[in-house]
Amino acid sequence: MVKSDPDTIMEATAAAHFSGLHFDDEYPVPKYKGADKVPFVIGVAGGTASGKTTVCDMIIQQLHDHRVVLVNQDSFYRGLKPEEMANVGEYNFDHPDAFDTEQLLECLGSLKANQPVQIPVYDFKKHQRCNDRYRKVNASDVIIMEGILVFHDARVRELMNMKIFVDTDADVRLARRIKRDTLERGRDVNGVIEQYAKFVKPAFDDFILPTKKYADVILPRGGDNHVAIDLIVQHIRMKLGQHDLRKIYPNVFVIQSTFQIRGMHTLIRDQETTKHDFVFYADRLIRLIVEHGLGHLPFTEKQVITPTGSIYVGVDFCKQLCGVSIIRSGESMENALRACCKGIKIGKILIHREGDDGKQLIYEKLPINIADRHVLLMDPILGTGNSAVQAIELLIRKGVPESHIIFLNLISAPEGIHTVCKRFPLLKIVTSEIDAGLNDEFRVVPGMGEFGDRYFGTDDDGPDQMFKAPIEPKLQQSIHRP
Ligand SMILES: Nc1ncnc2c1ncn2[C@@H]1O[C@H](COP(=O)(O)OP(=O)(O)O)[C@@H](O)[C@H]1O
Ligand SMILES: Nc1ccn([C@@H]2O[C@H](COP(=O)(O)O)[C@@H](O)[C@H]2O)c(=O)n1
Ligand SMILES: [Mg+2]
Repeated sequence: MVKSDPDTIMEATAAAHFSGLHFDDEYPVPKYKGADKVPFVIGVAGGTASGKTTVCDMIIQQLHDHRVVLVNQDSFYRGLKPEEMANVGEYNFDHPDAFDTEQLLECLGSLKANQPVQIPVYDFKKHQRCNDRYRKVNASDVIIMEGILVFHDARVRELMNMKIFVDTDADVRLARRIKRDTLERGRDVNGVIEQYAKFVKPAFDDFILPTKKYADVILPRGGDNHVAIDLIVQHIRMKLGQHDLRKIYPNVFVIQSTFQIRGMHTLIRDQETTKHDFVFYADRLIRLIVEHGLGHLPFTEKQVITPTGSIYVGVDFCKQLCGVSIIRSGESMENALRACCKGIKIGKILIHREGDDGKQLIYEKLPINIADRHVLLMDPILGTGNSAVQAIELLIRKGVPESHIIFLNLISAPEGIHTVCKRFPLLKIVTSEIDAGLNDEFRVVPGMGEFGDRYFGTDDDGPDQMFKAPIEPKLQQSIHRP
């Protein structure tokens, strides 16, 4: 089993391809509204080193938080037998028979039927599958299947809803292949060139190029073709009926996704993550969101003289500012705000959940002159949007202009964004990821569970919880210490 401690995950996200795959641990498949619809399968073919994997990573990154998995045809390479291994220079890895297409078909069929699958892990250096190592791939809305020969077998093609052929010049591909195979696949330059002339190029002409005719989209220049990739992403979104909420509501700002940010999200969403790591990575993400939120405040130009005697034309921070946290999860964001804005005043609002959906405002303590300030409203999770609406209405009643409110959160459900943005089109929402939706219990999915419980350590069912006060200590502290 592969180690999945936080450091390993963060290291892996620094460079790894974005596969959406899990190693072989048993994870429950998340259930969300609409999870039963048939997945949309995209095939991506093209010659070696044309940029297939790169293009898939770009598509996944642009689709952002939608449910997408990548399956590589490489995973289905057959392991070499000892006699083939002894003469590996004579083995044709570019012939269709080099792959176990029956196994690939079985996996793709299962994914299409919304069943999770175990996919082999292949080692290009050893020309073998890694024994006992599988990656679990959960069924998803979008399945991307990429590889040199994914259009070769008619049965595989028929499972695809959209076919893309990455068309990159042969000389560019050869140059990239030499570089990649010597750096990443343990080959030497002569070996790569020999293999290319003997097997790779002829197989391209005989088996790969003839499949270009099956493509719905021919993508010249691979990952450099930003316009075409953007069009493909828009098309997938349209097919899925998933609209980019940032385009519908220009007041929604999602911080730029990077592998570091995805890595932090992976950790805080993982139910196995310890409280200590949860707090550490949640704090890192919160800090980024707060910094981003501050970037939306108005500024005035300011010129200063630098130690070299030159003029630097800069800006001055907005001074009329305060924070308001929605108790109790929102309190987890206060430290980050204090660390960024020295001496900032922070108010609190407590909203009580009544049943599943109803909300009632039961406590407020707001900074003086709040009507004259810009307000950073803080709550890590935007779910139904009902608490947010209560809090925002209170701020507006207190005289804060709607356009002076910036609502900061870690994850937002589309339902919450619709509710808040329709009602308050002038405020801004700054978030780090938009999730799939709400489940039947109005919880965000995939989500990260009860943020407050995980952050403040009150999700432990241990013996000390038996004596829990009616209002938890942290909450009491909040009420008495505004
Ligand atoms: N547009 C590009 N510009 C520069 N290098 C690229 C580009 N696209 C891919 N590469 C590099 O070329 C190599 C092959 O790309 P990859 O996406 O792995 O191709 P494929 O999956 O088609 O074999 C990789 O090392 C990758 O980093
Ligand atoms: N043991 C192996 C297996 C495959 N190859 C080469 O990989 C190419 C396919 O991967 P791309 O990422 O380039 O699409 C294919 O051209 C095989 O020649 C290998 O060298 N060794
Ligand atoms: Mg590849």
